Amino acid sequence: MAPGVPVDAFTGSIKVSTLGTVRSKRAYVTFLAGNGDYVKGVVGLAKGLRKANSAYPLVVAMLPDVPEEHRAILRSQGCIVQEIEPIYPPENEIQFAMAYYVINYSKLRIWDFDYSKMIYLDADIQVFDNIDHLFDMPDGYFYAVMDCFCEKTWSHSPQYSVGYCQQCPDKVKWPAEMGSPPPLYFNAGMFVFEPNRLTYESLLQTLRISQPTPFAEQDFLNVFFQQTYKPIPLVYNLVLAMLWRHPENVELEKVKVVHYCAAGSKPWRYTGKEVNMDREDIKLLVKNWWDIYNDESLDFKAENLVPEGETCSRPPIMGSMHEPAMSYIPAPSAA
Ligand SMILES: O=c1ccn([C@@H]2O[C@H](COP(=O)(O)OP(=O)(O)O[C@H]3O[C@H](CO)[C@H](O)[C@H](O)[C@H]3O)[C@@H](O)[C@H]2O)c(=O)[nH]1
Ligand SMILES: O[C@H]1[C@H](O)[C@@H](O)[C@H](O)[C@@H](O)[C@H]1O
Repeated sequence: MAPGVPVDAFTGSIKVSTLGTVRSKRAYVTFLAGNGDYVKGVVGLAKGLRKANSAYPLVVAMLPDVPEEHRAILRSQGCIVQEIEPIYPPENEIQFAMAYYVINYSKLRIWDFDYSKMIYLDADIQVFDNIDHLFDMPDGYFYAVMDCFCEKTWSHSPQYSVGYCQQCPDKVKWPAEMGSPPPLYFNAGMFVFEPNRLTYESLLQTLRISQPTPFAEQDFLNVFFQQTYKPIPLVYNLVLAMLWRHPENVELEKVKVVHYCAAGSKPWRYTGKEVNMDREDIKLLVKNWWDIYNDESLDFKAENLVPEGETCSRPPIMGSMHEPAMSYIPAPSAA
């Protein structure tokens, strides 16, 4: 077994030194704001990662407005809670696609986290299969899944007005008179990145002189990482609209990560009444999310903490771990 591996997310086993420190250079990270029900999304995600036998912990970057009660729930689910200060863009008259997107610029703080590589996942994402292998992709790139421009939320964009989508660039061609086609654009609900102080400072500095746009930090990150962006297959972030906009591109049984981002699809708010929400595939994906959320066998078990020096079973991928860098005191279980 490789040294320095912190968590077996399936059993909840953690390697703890006698000083109570856990070290890791790789982790999943999500973002949480406010006192609403997105906390359920994070709990679901933590359990989904455990079910998929992920070998890395889930860090929750959270704003100060998340109530203590929600923090306690997340700690009891084995999450590493890391508070961040909000980041706001320069003020302008822009209408965000959703008014609350303004808080999402705070996600930029995760570039300052003390890990060498992280996989970011929105709280409205569920992981149905192990994706730890994404940590092993070559360094130096920003990896994410290409978005789709066909929903009304994109009505502000030239792509939408032309009827062009990068998911099927030959169906409606980009008009020559509009110059070259726009650069590939990713959905920022899931991405693989390398935290780094210099990148972090550059992100903040660039933001200060940027104009906010409808998709907030998603648009911003697309511009910032344009040169280093590498698309990965859509199985790593199924934006639900793909099911009805580009069904020819989707093999649902192969999908590993589902992003419940279509209007009305958040499982904890699902009613089935909104457009497309009565589809059988959507009903099944919502049910699959609830099955994981309600599965008590996936709850974090603090008794599985194992002292340093003792072994716990780990997937072979952990053999590639480097020397640990991060220390934290594991939170007591609320159970
Ligand atoms: O009250 C809230 C609202 C949002 N979030 C966090 O912010 C994330 C993004 O919000 P949504 O999931 O509601 O947003 P969408 O999926 O519609 O948004 C897409 O566009 C956004 C633009 O800001 C982000 O880039 C986001 O990652 C991308 O998936 C959530 O998953 C959650 O992690 C909260 O914690 N509390
Ligand atoms: O990037 C966006 C975003 O995630 C929206 O919330 C979703 O409704 C759109 O389909 C997607 O293109």
